[in-house]
Amino acid sequence: MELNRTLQQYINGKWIDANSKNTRDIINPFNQEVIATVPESDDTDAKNAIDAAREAFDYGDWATIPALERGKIVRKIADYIERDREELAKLESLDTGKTMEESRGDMDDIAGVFHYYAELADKNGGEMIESPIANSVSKVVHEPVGVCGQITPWNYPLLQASWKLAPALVTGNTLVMKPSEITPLTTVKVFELIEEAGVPAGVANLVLGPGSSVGAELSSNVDVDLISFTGGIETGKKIMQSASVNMKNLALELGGKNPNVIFVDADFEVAVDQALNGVFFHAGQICSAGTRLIVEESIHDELVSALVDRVEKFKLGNGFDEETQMGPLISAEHLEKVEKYVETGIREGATLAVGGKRPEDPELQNGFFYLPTIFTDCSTEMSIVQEEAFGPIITVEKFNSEEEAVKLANDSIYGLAGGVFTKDIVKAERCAAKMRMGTVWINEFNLYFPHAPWGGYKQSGIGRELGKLGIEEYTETKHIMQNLKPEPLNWF
Ligand SMILES: NC(=O)c1ccc[n+]([C@@H]2O[C@H](COP(=O)([O-])OP(=O)(O)OC[C@H]3O[C@@H](n4cnc5c(N)ncnc54)[C@H](O)[C@@H]3O)[C@@H](O)[C@H]2O)c1
Ligand SMILES: C[N+](C)(C)CC=O
Repeated sequence: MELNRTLQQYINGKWIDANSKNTRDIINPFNQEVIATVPESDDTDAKNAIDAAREAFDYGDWATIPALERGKIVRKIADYIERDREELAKLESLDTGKTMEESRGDMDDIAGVFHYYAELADKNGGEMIESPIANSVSKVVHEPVGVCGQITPWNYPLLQASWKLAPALVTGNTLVMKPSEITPLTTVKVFELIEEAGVPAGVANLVLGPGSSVGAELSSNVDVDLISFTGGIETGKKIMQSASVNMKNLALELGGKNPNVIFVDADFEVAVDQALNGVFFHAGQICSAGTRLIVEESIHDELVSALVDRVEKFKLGNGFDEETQMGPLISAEHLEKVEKYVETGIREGATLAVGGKRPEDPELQNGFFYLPTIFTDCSTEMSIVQEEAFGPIITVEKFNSEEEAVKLANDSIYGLAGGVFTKDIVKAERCAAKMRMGTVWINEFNLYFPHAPWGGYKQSGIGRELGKLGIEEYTETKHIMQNLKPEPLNWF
C-alpha cells in the first residue's frame, strides 16, 4: 500500500467509497502531516456491510467448509503479515506515533495470533456425552455465532483487530470490522491481505467511520449476532445497552487502572526497569499500563529517585528515529485530556516528582508530546489514582503490609491487570490469588501472548480474547440428542 493515497472500505468483496462520498484525513501525531485520506462512512455503509455479512453467513459456504480449510486461509493471512511486516510496522508507526521497534513487535505478535488460531481451527470438534437416557446418543458441537460486529480502538489498532479477526474467521463466522476512525491504516492493509488469502466476498467486511454512526449501527442492528468491542468503559456501556436490542452475544475489552505492587524484597533493578516499561511504552496509552505503583514504604524514596533519574533521560521523538524511546500522544484532544489529569492531580494534593508538562524541545512542537510524569504522595481517593488518564503518568502510593498492598491494589472499579514484584514466590502467589484482575504478572509487567486468555474483571470488561477462550467467544454450543429407539410415550 502506498502512502499519501485515498483509501477505501471493503464491503462484499469490493473496495468502495462512503455512500456520502465524505472523507477524513488521517494525521501523523508526530508532526500533524496528512498521511492518508479515508472514507468517512455512516450508518448506511454499515447497514450495507451487515447485509453482506448476513447474506454470506446465511447462504454462503464459509461456515460449512471444513474447519481445516478455513485454518489454511487464516495461515496464509499470517504468512502475508510476516511478508509485509516492515510495511505494516511503518503504517502503524505513522498512524499512532509509536516507535518502529514497538510496531515491529506488534506485527510479530499479530502474525503469531493468526498462526495460533489457524492451528486451532480444526481442534474444536465438540464431544460425545455419556447419555443418562437409554438408547440415545448425545453430542455437543460448536457452531459459529453468525454475523459479528467488531469495533477496535486507536492505541493498538491492528493488534486488537487480530484478536478478533483470527478467531472469528477460523470458527466460520462472518464479520464487519470498524477500526478507530483516527487509526485505520493497518486494518485497511490487512483486509487487502484477507482478500489476497482468498476469504470469500461478504465474509469479512471493513467499514471506516465514527463510532457515533457506524459503531452505533453495528451494536444496534438486529442482523448482528455478536458484538466484540475494545475501547473505553463509557463507550462499552453504550454498546452493552444497544446490544440488548436483540440480545447479542457480547465481548467487551475495556480500560484499566492497573496496580504494580513492589515489595522491599524485589530485585530492585528489575522492579525499576519493569515499572518504567509497564507504563511508558506507547506513551502510557496501553489498557494494561501499570499506572499505579504501590510501593513498600521502606524502599519508596530510593525507588522514586531511581525512576525519576531514568525518566529524565528518556528520549522523546519521531517513532522512525532509532534513538526514540517514547513517541507522541495520539491527538491534540487526547493531549489536553492528559494535561487536565495532571492539573487535577496537583489540585488534589499529589506531588509532582518529574514531568507534568509538554516538552520544550523545538523539534517536538508540531507533535502531541507530553513529558513522562511521576506523582508521589498519592492516595486512592484521588481521581488520578482511580481514573484512566491513558498517558505517560505514574502515581505512587505507599504500603506497610502485604494485606494493605492487596487492599490498595483492589481498590478500583477496574480489574484488567496488575503486577507483583518480590523474590518471595509464596508471597507473590498469595497476592496474585487475592488480586481481582484478569491478568497478574509476577516479576514481569505487560506481557501477553496468543496462548493465554486476556480480559478484565469488574468494569474492565466481559469475556476473554486470546487463548482457547478466544475461540469460545465466537462459537455457540449446541447439544444434539438422538433417540435410537423412538416409541410413543402414551402420556396424553
Ligand atoms: N482491554 C483491552 O484489551 C483494551 C485494549 C486496548 C484499548 N483498550 C481501551 O480503549 C480505550 C482507548 O481507546 P479509544 O479512545 O479508541 O476508545 P473509545 O471507546 O473512544 O473508542 C473505541 C472504538 O469505539 C468506537 N465508538 C465510539 N463511540 C461508539 C458508540 N457510541 N458505539 C459504537 N462504537 C463507538 C470508536 O469509534 C472506536 O472505534 C482505553 O480505555 C483503553 O484502556 C482496552
Ligand atoms: C491489550 N494490549 C496490552 C495489547 C493493549 C492494551 O491497550
